[in-house]
Amino acid sequence: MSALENIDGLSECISRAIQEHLARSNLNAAWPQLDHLNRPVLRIEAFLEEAGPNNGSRSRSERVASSTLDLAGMVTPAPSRSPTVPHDDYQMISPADQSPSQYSLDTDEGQFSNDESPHISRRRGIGGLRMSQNQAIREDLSEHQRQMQIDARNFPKRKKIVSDKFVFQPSTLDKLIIGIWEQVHGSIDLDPKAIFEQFQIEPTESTELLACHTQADMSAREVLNTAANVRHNSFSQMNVFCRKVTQASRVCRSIEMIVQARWTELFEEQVQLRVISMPEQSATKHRKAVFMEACQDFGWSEKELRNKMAIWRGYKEVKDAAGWAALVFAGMGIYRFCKYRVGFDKDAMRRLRHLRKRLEVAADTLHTHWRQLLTIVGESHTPQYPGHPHEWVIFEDGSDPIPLRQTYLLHDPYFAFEHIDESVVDDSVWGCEDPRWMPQTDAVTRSSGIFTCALCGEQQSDDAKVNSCFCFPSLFGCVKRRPAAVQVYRTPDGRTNGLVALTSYERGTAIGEFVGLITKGVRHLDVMDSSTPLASYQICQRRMGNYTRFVNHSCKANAQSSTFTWLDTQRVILVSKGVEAGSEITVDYGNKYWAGLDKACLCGEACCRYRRD
Ligand SMILES: C[S@@+](CC[C@H](N)C(=O)[O-])C[C@H]1O[C@@H](n2cnc3c(N)ncnc32)[C@H](O)[C@@H]1O
Repeated sequence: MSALENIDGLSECISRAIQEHLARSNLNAAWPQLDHLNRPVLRIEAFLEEAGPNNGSRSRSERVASSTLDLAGMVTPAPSRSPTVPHDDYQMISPADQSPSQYSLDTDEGQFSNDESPHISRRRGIGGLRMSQNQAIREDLSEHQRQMQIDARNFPKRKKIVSDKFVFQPSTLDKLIIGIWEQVHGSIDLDPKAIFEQFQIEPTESTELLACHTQADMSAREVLNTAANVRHNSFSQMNVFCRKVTQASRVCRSIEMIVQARWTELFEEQVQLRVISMPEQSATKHRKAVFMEACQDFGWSEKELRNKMAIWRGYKEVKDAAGWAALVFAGMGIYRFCKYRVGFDKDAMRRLRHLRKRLEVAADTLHTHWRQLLTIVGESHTPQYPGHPHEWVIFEDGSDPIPLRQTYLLHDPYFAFEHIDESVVDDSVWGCEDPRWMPQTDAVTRSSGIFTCALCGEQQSDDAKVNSCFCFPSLFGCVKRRPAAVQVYRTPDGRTNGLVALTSYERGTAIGEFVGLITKGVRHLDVMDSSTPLASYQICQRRMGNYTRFVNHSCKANAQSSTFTWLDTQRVILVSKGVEAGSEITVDYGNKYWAGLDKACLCGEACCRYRRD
């Protein structure tokens, strides 16, 4: 009869199963404490109790099974404590059946049987499990119940868990939640006073107030109009407020990183000072002392400061390579870069060093006040590169940028160039006409004064609330044109200057508008020819224009010029065919440009059509 059929045999079942399990385990490694016990026993007890979440008090029934296994013979090597015994000496005492029984566990069947199975000898060979010759220990059921024991051993030693198994990393959400808990329990003081004192939303007329004085003497239409105005006013006020706060927080973030990078420098300086003044102590000791002083001043634990310092050290390294501008304009990306340090190697630092001057040109010319932030760490606030962003020619190897004029003086001692955002019509040629005028073909829309886009059919307007044409939103519509992410660079192959993209431009997006002097009749000089059904004209960028003037030709160009009509005026725009960040922006000047020209194309492409070998 199977022992499971008889509840009285439960203790035996449990004990047997555990014995079998222990036989396959390396007990000495799992429980090193066994070495300190003269006669180790394993007490096994089973209770019946209520399951479920509400059973906080864990009300138990009486014990339903209990047994004790003598481990003395199971520990290997322990020949003196547990001599090898024949397999039929397996013994245990259960409270229910205290007479010795002879069982073996049939692992294949998962059942107990009392036959002399060959499994026994095999198990003995594998696990080294040795049952004690000692007589079974009688179990007292009342013993040890509800008696808590203090663990008198030492504190657990820190140990890295090395696992060769694949372990799932906590998800980003988990990290986020843990981060929030850490912040909530951290020492950051989020007192809103600082920001509230600086920025206040103007109180607007509340809708209730509005309701009061409208009920009496306003028509429904007037009420609606006023309510809409109030709502719109508060929305536009909120836009301004939100923008201001976002900007302020961005400035604070930049200051934070500048200060943390400088703090890291001062930390190292402080360690060096101590080393010089007390050379008898090791540098490690001095470092620890400075570190502990900082911990105390910050009110942070060693771990907290160490983690932060690792990131701040990254900020300092980025600053050392790419300059302060890199820190100030980095945004949140730099935190991840410095925390995880993926690709944070020599090559990255070399690339950053090459960017240093280029970043300063962009920062000085586009954000004239940015260096004032540096005064906080005692740096000068004098701009190095004043003027227009494209007044400076940069070098890809990180050399000092030079003024644009300087790059042309050899060929043209009278070189002058005016940077303009909108084309200027040459009135000596066109009078008060604009040859780019493209009247709409539809007489109805023409007479209604509505401008309809020939590409998308939507209404065009410079008013954000009216405009629905978003064909080239970075150039036309509601937005103020932002400075294009491009720089004028010195080409290494004799084409003088060129235009390099700082970010990528997706295929089909506009990089800029060709602006310059709208004229005609220019010959033997570089001009852009264009025409409408009514007139032919030229855009001449010789003395005035924008960055599109520096776009070189390539027989495998990554951009092209196209026409687009905005508010009945034709524009020539530079459209990306897929421009990668860091690549030179080129267009194909076309056969007409190169025909009869005593010049060789230097584009270097395998498919070059005008190389003139
Ligand atoms: C519109 S400009 C482009 C900017 C010019 N590289 C500069 O530094 O002022 C056109 C002039 O650039 C030069 N250029 C442009 N692409 C060229 C190419 N693929 N090969 C040789 N010269 C080129 C020619 O001198 C041409 O007259």
